[in-house]
Amino acid sequence: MNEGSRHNQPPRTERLSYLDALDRVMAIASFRVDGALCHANANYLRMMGMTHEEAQGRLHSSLCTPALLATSRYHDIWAQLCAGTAYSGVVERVRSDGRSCWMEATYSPVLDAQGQVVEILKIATDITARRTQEQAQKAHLQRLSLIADATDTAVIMSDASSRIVHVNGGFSRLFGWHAEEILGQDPITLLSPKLHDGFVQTYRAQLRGGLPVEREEIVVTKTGRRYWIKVVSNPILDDAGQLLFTVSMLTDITRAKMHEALQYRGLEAMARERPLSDVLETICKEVERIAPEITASILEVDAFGMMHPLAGASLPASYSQLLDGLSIGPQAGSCGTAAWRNQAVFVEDIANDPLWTDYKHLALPLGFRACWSTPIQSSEGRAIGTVAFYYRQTCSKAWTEFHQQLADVCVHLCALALEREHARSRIRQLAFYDGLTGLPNRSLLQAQANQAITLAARDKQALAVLFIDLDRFKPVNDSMGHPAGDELLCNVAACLLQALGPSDMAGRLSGDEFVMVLSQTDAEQATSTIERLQEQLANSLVVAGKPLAVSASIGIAMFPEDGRDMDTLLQRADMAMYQAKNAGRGLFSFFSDEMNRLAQERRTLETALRDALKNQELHLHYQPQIELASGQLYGVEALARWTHPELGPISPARFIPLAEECGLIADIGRWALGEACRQLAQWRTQGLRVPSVSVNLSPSSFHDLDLPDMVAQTLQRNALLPQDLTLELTESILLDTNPSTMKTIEAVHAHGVRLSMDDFGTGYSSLSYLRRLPVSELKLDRSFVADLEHNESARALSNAILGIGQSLHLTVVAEGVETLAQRSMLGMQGYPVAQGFLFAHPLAPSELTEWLLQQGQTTTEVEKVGHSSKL
Ligand SMILES: Nc1nc2c(ncn2[C@@H]2O[C@@H]3COP(=O)(O)O[C@H]4[C@@H](O)[C@H](n5cnc6c(=O)[nH]c(N)nc65)O[C@@H]4COP(=O)(O)O[C@H]3[C@H]2O)c(=O)[nH]1
Repeated sequence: MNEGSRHNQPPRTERLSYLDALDRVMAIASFRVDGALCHANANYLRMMGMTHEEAQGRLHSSLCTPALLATSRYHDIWAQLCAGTAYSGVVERVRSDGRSCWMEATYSPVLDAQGQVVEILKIATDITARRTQEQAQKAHLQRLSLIADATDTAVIMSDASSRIVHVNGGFSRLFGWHAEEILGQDPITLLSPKLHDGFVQTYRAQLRGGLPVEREEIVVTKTGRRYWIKVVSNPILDDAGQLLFTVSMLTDITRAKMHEALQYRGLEAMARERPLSDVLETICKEVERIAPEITASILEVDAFGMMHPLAGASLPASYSQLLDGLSIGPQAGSCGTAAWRNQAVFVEDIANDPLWTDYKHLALPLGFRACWSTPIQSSEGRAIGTVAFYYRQTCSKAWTEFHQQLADVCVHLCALALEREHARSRIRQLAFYDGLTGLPNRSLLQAQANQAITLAARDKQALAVLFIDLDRFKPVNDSMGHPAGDELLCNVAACLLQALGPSDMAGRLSGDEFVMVLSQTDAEQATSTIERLQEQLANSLVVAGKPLAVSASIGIAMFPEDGRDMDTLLQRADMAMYQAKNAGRGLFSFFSDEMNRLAQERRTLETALRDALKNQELHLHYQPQIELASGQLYGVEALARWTHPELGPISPARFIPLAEECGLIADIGRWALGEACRQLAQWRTQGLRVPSVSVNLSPSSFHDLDLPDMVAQTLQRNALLPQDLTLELTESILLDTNPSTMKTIEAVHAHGVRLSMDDFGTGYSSLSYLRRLPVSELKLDRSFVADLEHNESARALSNAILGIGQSLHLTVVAEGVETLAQRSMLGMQGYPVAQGFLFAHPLAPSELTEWLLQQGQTTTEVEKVGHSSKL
């Protein structure tokens, strides 16, 4: 107490001396009944932040909070004090700096001798610090409780006897029960009544041992809804290690768990390369395990909008069969409608829902009352299938979200499995089927045919392999365009498929080559199949909107006579096809030993020809060409000759086509060109007059873009001029579609080398093509010349060909002139040049030199060669 306060002390009384004793520790103040402060000790002044002067006369009400003054309570208490009733309690007062301070105070009325209240004595303890701490703690606890209630994790606190003592708000929200409904119940009996006893025992023993327990389980809520939850239970023990409480936290892991369980099983089945139906069946089973109230099924929707059941073992097979092939549509049950709308369809009442009008008679007898179908979408968003959940009892609302989640996971997995299957079948299709016609390709055909051959061998039955090559496919392709060619091939493929029996097969090897394998078929049956096929090809094909008669050359090899495996049979059917093709169009031929012998011979000859070319065993003979009017030598044609050491001389008619087939013809062309130019140059140096040399080139020689340069270099090397050389082309060049051909021909022509069209009139003879080719010469085929004497139309044709040549300013050379009569007829028709045995056979270079000398065909002109007695 300060000095000033000691001076103002009232006279000592018994009570004041008691107060004095408390002065050191307590805050003490006294107020008059009007509320004015008349005394305050140092503790009080410190607590209120006031000086003695400031305190003096201060009204008690000015020290109270406005909130307190606003109530009647303050005035009531003060009135009671003035009436002589004391008051104790915790009060809040306002310090002079405006802050609140809290005190535990006792207000005691002081009476005078007459028993009148003269003062109110206040003795107080400052509890501001404690109060602030308590308030902070309270706020903290409030926050904690808010957190505990706001979290989605459900918290259950149970006592040592497994009775629920507390649940948080999260629990009520998740499971639907309020605390008061379930306090005292066993949480396991409440949520997981089906949990088996053994597990419950172990679980409780573990907690009693002070160990936390974690588990995942399916629990049921107040409304029957199911959740997959993760439970973490922590024991709270007392100091003696006895279990006091268990705090369990339950988290909803339904979605994650469904993904995990379904995906694990589904993906595992896929990873193990199980068939699609197995993968989908696994998914259905898993769905039914998770939600036993569901009967699951999966349908595929094909490109034509037809449904095909893929899985759903719990549905009766007869029901699934009835669904197979049904169309999706706006009112096609749950699945057909879901696929049609490409959105989930939930029919709660199959019996009365219009979507099921046409199908309820299938589902109701099986006891199904509701059906929920969700479309399975491809990565482009197209409905490629549906997942259906059938219900035998009314579908509870509580299941909805759970089943929705289940359906979501299912459709994703099914989409993956279906798309994977589609990709695999596409890969299979690309690997084993021809992209254009969809027929098996060579590999698949080979594999399937070998199986068929094994069966035929086991059952001792015949089998026929047909090698089919279309006739004149190339001209159709060239003249009508490739799309038409493709259409033709597809139509032919369709014809082949039509001709197949149930155990037969057809495939496309390449281009216009097809194969059929006819099981249990002897030669006679194969013949009638082929005749039917030819008939169909000739009469029923339409290409580019127009009917087109097609024929094919067909070779047949029979199992077991012609071979015991597909390779051999195919090769022999191919040989037989060649035989048929050579015999004409639209024919078929069976493989024979003779054919085989010829094929072997051909192979031997091919090897020998390669060697001959390499070892320079080929030679050129030269046949003179004579100008009919003057008898002068017009030129010579170089003709290849080959004498095989054992087989003797082999005709070019045999080895040239062989060289063409085995890819040697371009080499022969290059060699002939070089050799003919060298020989011409040699004759020239010998003083022999040979105006030019003609060299035969096959169409494939013109595929070589280097040919023009090679020709130019050859001429230069031999000091010859371009007009010294003529290149003979055959009419087949007109069918050549190689893009290099026309370029090469034009470049050769641009060099000044002449081009001659050989065997004119026998082949394609399209005059429009002829106009496009820069030829300078036509050679009338010797078949016309041979018939000249006896056949009027041959005469007319040779006349016409001469006319064509003249009108196009081309020299026309008549080939194969053997008789004087032919010569004179050609002379009369106006043919300028002729070639044939009448004048000279093709001659070896030395023989030609001799012939030239005999004819006087040196640089001095010879007169009248054709009239020479030597002829
Ligand atoms: N009956 C008869 N035949 C006559 C008469 N005058 C000539 N011949 C024959 O007629 C053929 C004319 O040759 P080609 O029409 O170009 O027909 C040639 C030609 O297309 C081809 N050839 C020959 N050598 C070559 C060559 O080096 N390269 C190419 N690509 N083909 C060649 O082989 C075919 C056949 O040649 P060869 O057997 O030498 O047959 C030659 C020749 O010997 C006759 O009065 N009567």
